[in-house]
Amino acid sequence: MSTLATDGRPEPLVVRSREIEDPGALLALLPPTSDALAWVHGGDGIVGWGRAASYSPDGDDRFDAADDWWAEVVDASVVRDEVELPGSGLVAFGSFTFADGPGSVLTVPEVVVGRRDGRCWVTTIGLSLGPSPALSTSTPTDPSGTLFADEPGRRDDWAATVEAAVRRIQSGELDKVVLARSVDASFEEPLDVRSPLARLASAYPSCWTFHVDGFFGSTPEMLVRLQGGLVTSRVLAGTIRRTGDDARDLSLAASLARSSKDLEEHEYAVRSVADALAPHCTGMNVPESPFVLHLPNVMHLATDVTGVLRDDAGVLALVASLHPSAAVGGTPTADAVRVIAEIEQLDRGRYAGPVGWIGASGDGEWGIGLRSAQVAPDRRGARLFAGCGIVADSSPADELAEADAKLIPVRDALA
Ligand SMILES: C=C(O[C@@H]1C=C(C(=O)O)C=C[C@H]1O)C(=O)O
Repeated sequence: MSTLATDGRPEPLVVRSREIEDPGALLALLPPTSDALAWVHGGDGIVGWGRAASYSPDGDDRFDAADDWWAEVVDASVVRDEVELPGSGLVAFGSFTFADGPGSVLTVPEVVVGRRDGRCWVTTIGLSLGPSPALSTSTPTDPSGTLFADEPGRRDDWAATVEAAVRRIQSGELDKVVLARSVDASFEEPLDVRSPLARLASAYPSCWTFHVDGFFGSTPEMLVRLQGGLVTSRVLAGTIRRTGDDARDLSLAASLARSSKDLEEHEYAVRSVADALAPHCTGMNVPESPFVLHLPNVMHLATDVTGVLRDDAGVLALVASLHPSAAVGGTPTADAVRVIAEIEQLDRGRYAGPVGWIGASGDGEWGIGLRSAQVAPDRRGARLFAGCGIVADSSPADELAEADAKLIPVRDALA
């Protein structure tokens, strides 16, 4: 099938989805090529490869530009979808940068394989109706000789940056800012990203394991899902590290749910999401108190916000309204984004930006790109990211330890 990359007017695409026998683990179907795409959650989801079309918007209108491009692709396509499940038919995978610079991408693959609730399908996308692809599985090569560069000097610098942020918050300049740090990994051989993906999906089945253009991870946070008019967002903010002792973790979970620092931080994040969704929704449900989400490395305060779409917004329009939520930016948003740019000393790239997929109807799922890393173009290195919400009584040492805990999933997957 021919590969066509367009950064202008989309070419007409011919799309066909048909049901298939269960092909086994979706991630195992990915070829060892850098165009592998993944979005999986507890065994369900979609994987893809090849590039039928792609688009790389930048600037602060990157979401709107992507939405317009997608509308043109959909308009120009002929779709025969015999499956009609979320993720079947024409889809694009995408990853957006946190800030306005370059690096955002939407890719329409040539082949998509999906599973949902026991039903499986394959979608082919191209300039003409091609033959159905032969699906085969292969075992990825594990990373070798991984080294992590996490120098004490850089850790101290980050703790000093947290301290500076606390002072600015205490002076009344803003309420909350999320500060991130990075750790670089290097490998003896070019990384086969399918290996960390498989490890992440198996260790964190309740998270969304993703890969788009070298950006991969397993995020617990759903920025927004739009499905058949129902809007859902899972907001996380307020974190405690797990100790490995279940009884102790349970009592820590109880203290997390009572901690005024964490509840305050959480409230900011829930408010920012509810306010951003309100203009698009009726019948919104914003629970008054959070639940505790247990992950193998950390526990989070979590709130699921839901609503019914009342306008014709597609999921990318909702993403545009939501990003950056206070879970990854801060409060007030504009002040937090300015303070991040001033003091963080880090190019976040796609970290903490929206990552996910959109379908022809405008439905889709976009997580926040957390617990993640960006692989270098030569695949001999990767940059891991983690951040923490800083409020007036944050302690730099605790935040450093929290960021370390948030680095564990990708660190383990690459070791
Ligand atoms: C910023 C990250 O996580 C975010 C910050 C959290 C917090 O400060 O408690 C919790 C979950 C996420 O919303 C990250 O994982 O890098």
